[in-house]
Formats: sequence, C-alpha cells, structure tokens
Amino acid sequence: MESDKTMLWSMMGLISLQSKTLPDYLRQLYKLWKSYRENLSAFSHIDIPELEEASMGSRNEIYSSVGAYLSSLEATAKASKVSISRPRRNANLAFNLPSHHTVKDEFQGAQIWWTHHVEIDEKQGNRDRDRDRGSGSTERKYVLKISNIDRARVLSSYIDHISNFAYELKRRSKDRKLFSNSDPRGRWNSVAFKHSSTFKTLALDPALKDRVTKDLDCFQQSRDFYRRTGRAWKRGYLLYGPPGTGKSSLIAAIANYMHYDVYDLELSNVLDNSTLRELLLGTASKSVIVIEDIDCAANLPEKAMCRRPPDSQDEKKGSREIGRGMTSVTLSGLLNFADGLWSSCGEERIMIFTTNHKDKLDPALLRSGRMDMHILLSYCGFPAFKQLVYNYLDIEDHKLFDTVEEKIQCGGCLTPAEICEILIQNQSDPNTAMKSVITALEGSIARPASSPEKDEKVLSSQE
Ligand SMILES: Nc1ncnc2c1ncn2[C@@H]1O[C@H](COP(=O)(O)OP(=O)(O)OP(=O)(O)O)[C@@H](O)[C@H]1O
Ligand SMILES: [Mg+2]
Repeated sequence: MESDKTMLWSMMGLISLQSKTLPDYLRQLYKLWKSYRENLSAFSHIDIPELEEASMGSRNEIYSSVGAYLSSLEATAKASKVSISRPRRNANLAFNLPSHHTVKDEFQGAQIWWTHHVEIDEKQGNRDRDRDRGSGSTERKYVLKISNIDRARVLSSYIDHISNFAYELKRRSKDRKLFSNSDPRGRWNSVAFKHSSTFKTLALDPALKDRVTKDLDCFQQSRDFYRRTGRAWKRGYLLYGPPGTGKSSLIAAIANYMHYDVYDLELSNVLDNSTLRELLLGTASKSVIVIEDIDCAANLPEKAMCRRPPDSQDEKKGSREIGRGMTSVTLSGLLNFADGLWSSCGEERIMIFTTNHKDKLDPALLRSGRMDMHILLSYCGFPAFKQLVYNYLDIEDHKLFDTVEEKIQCGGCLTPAEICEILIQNQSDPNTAMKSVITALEGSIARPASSPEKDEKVLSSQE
C-alpha cells in the first residue's frame, strides 16, 4: 500500500516535469491534483504573474518589484545558479533568479520561499508565429510560498515592504536635480545635480558627522511616527558659521546621502508671499529646500523681513525689479513657508537655512519645529584637517601632524576652505603643504581679537 502511494507520487512528479508536452485532459488532471495537494498543505502558494489578467495583460508592478527585491537578497547572490546583469547607473551587479529556482527569505520571523517560473507556451507561440511571425509567448511569474499562519500575519506588510524597497531603488537610480527660481513668475528651473560632496569627503568633527547622519536616518525611517503624532513629515536645519566652513558642502552631502533633489530658493527673486507659496507648492516630496544666507537674502532692517512695503509702485515694477532684490516677502510669509499649513503639502522634506550671522536672525525663525537642529560649522579641528589631507594628498599620516595639532590647540583658526586652498597648491609636495598650513595657522593666532572670525570661534567653543 505504502509503495503504491510512493509510486503515485513519483508518477505525479514525472507528470509535472512533462506537463508541457501532455495532452489537454491530462494537463487538467494534473492541475486539479496540484491544487488539491496545495489545499491540504500547511503552506500557501501565491502567484505573482508578470501580466495582470484583470487589466488586459498590462504589466503587474508587484512582479517587477519582486524581481528587484530578490536581486538584492544575499541568498540570491549566493544561489548555486544565478543570472547577472548591471542595472542602469549602478556600479553593483544584480543577481537574478533563473527559472524554476527557489530562494528563501525571512521577514518578521516568517520564512518565505520564492520560485521564479518561466513557461513558454508552444501552442500560443505557434499561433503567434502563424499570425505575425512573432516569437513564442512566454509566461513569467513568481510563486511565493509561505505558511498559512504567517500568511495571515505578515503577507500584506511583506508585499508593502517589497514595493517600498523597489520604489526606493528606482528613485535612487534616477538622475537628481538642482532647482532654482531664477524665473520671477514663481517657477522652478532645473539642471542635473552633480555635487560630489559626501559625508565621507566632508571634513567635519566626527561626533557632529555622526549626529547629523543619525538624525537623517531617523528622519527617513519615521513616516509612521510623523503620521501617528500628526506632525508634517519634515525637518529643519539651520547651518551657521563663518564663510568657507562647509555649509554649502554639507547641504550637498545631505542631499547625496538622502538621494533627494535640491530646491535652492533665492529669496531676492521672489516677488511676494503668494509667489513664495507657489514655489513651495512646486516642490516635490523627498527633497531638500535651501535658503542660503538667510540674513542677507532678507536684509532685515530691525528684524523685519519686508525690505520695503509692497505698494503700487512695486507692483508696476514687477519682474524688472526682482533681479535687484526688490522682494516684498515678509517675515510671516517666510515663517509660513517654513512651517505653515502649505508647508505640509509634500512629505519627507528637509528645509535648510544657512547664515554667517545667526545672531541677526529673528528668533521666531529659529524656534524648534521650524529649525529643529542648529549646526555650527566652524574652523578646522584636527580630525577634520586629517580628512582634508587624506582627500587632497592621499596620505593618512605625516611627521608634522603633531605640530599642526598643537597650533590648532593654541588657537590657530583656519577655515576648511583656506586649508583646501593650501593643499591644492601643494598637492605634489606634502612637506611644503604641511609647512604652509603651520605658517598660516601661526598667522591666524596673531589675528586681531576683534576679527569676526575669532568672535565666531569664541561662539563655537561656547556651544
Ligand atoms: N567642511 C568641509 N569639508 C570639505 N571641504 C570643505 C569644507 N568646508 C569648506 N570646504 C571647501 O571649501 C569650499 C567652500 O566651502 P562651502 O562653500 O561649503 O562653504 P560655506 O560655509 O558654504 O561658505 P559661505 O558661507 O561663503 O557660503 C568648498 O568648495 C570645499 O571645497
Ligand atoms: Mg555657502
């Protein structure tokens, strides 16, 4: 009896292998048997076909998402048989699951098996060839196997996880853009964003670098938090410090880290508050919105944003005056831009203001919620100096490093930009580069105590 059963199973197995060449009635029998076996099983088998039957064969997005997701799995890369490709603009190879191969994944404690099926329908292929000499019709699908218990528990969130993963992958492979508002009618113009600054190349105090990247990671993963607490999903940073300390470089590094587009808002080109609102509405989610030199852009007399009241004269001058900075944007317009109702029209946005003079800004602009993190970028510390030397001279150590460290500790203050300049000029001669840095540091110690740069250093040490 037992051996009969085993024989039946092996026959069925053989039939399944041969199913493509079977007569129709045996095929139907095989399908019935297969679904009967699956119903009895403790596992569910879920088909994800390449084409959606319900919508006249249009592409099933989940199928492509699963393909992208499986390619990224370590288990796929380690599979005994894989096919490889290189996705567009991606330095890494993608490992694809060949037909009838299975790979295992885990999600929230559930085990999941994926099998890729590629079937060529010979009959359909012949009909197509007769009709228009087309190639054979190929049916592709992924089959997901999951226990019935886990199916109820995680399937829906697992598929969401895969779709989000694939969306993110696609977004990251796209060219990013840098938008500017040189058009006075409140429209954005864009060019490709190619700034190469990253957190790796940025010369920054390591603790600060860590704090910023952790904050960005936390922000990106906090969609549910922002929804649950009813807050708009956005974050504000104020970057302040002397010229040449890396504020713009940090903005580029943030945009590169997050893979966001950048909207560089030139306030003096904005006609009035309603144009400012239009521009805000024209920005997309997952972006960095930047207003550089917020103190100069507004040129605040007595901390009021309105450089001069909007009157009929202004209206008539219109766009002619805009280029010369005749904006009638008010402080309240700017505050609304930063966190008014309209500011929550998109999601996952970072707003960054920069200034050389934080003390000149209206406190209303700085309050938490508008600017969540105030980041001081100051003179080059020793770890940041070493990073710059590594970037420009490709060396990790030098006999004069100790002297440089000593000069910095004794009050030598050079901006990263000043140090970069010295290193560029002496790229082929590290000895001269180090000596020049030391001389410049000594010179900076002798700068008059009232110089604005020194004041900033005092301010930085008080933070
Ligand atoms: N922290 C830094 N790390 C690496 N490079 C830096 C850093 N700071 C400045 N630089 C170099 O100096 C140049 C000027 O820096 P950046 O434009 O970022 O300064 P900034 O603080 O925005 O100045 P400003 O206040 O004048 O706008 C950059 O192109 C970069 O090469
Ligand atoms: Mg700058």
